[in-house]
Amino acid sequence: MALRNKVALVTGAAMGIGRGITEILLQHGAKVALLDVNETAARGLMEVLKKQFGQERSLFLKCNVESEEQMKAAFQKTVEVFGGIDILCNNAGIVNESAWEKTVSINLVAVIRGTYLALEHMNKLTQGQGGVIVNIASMAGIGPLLSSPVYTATKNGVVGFTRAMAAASIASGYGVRFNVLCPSFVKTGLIPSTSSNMGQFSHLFDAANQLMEKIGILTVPEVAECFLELVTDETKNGEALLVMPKVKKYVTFPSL
Ligand SMILES: NC(=O)c1ccc[n+]([C@@H]2O[C@H](COP(=O)([O-])OP(=O)(O)OC[C@H]3O[C@@H](n4cnc5c(N)ncnc54)[C@H](O)[C@@H]3O)[C@@H](O)[C@H]2O)c1
Ligand SMILES: CCCCC/C=C\C=C\[C@H](O)C/C=C\C/C=C\CCCC(=O)O
Repeated sequence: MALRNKVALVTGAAMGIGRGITEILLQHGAKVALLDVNETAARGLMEVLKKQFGQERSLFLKCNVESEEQMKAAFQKTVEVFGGIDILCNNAGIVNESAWEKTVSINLVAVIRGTYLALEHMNKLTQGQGGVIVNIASMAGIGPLLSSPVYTATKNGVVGFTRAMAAASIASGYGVRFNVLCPSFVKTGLIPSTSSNMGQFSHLFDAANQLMEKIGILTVPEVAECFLELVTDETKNGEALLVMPKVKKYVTFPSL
């Protein structure tokens, strides 16, 4: 899929991996709607993006992905301004074992909601033009992160949901591809934020830290390149791409 003038919507776009994904989409000619709850960070980023890529190529929409109303309004506004949605990246996520219901709400419920909203616009069976949805899970969607069982559960949920949606899309003829990206630890603000959020698993901080030192830490651009592959390579559908330092691997699951 060529990205020139394609319309993308990215959640959690103001910082970290979402920012990197937004930048790589713009670099390849797409128009991007940036959804984020952090207005200050997003406004700062928008100044940079408008200077670098032009006034008309990006749009910030303040949106808490936990709110169905705000999500619906943001998707609608994107369609009004840019004329449709071709690419969705459900990226917004947190790690907070103390506020575990909020973790489920942002990391899993909002991914499902975002996917269904995008499908309303993309589904070829209902006059859509097709498209591609890439969900950002984690290596924790495949193997357990011992300090964060609920985070692990949400990311396993995102992997399963994405793969099932891909199968449903193929069987139904939606014309929409679904892939999931599973990065190991990435250098963003998320990692330091977790130390105060581990709740009853705080005693496992050192073990998690050791795991991170053993595996190593990815940069945001490395993750963004993998996202780009899942969007542009039209042969990729129902794939889970695991990315670790010096490793990029399409995950194979048991065939039943
Ligand atoms: N950093 C890592 O090590 C790592 C590894 C694998 C996967 N991930 C996943 O990548 C995604 C992005 O993580 P990151 O490391 O860039 O985090 P980050 O904290 O750097 O950025 C997250 C962004 O999401 C936004 N956000 C948070 N809650 C939101 C909400 N309710 N509504 C809208 N926006 C919201 C934040 O404001 C922020 O801009 C997450 O889903 C995370 O689980 C991160
Ligand atoms: C400073 C302590 C580290 C805190 C880490 C917090 C958040 C990390 C989120 C990432 O999404 C996690 C990414 C990779 C690790 C996940 C699983 C490891 C599985 C290991 C195994 O299979 O044995």
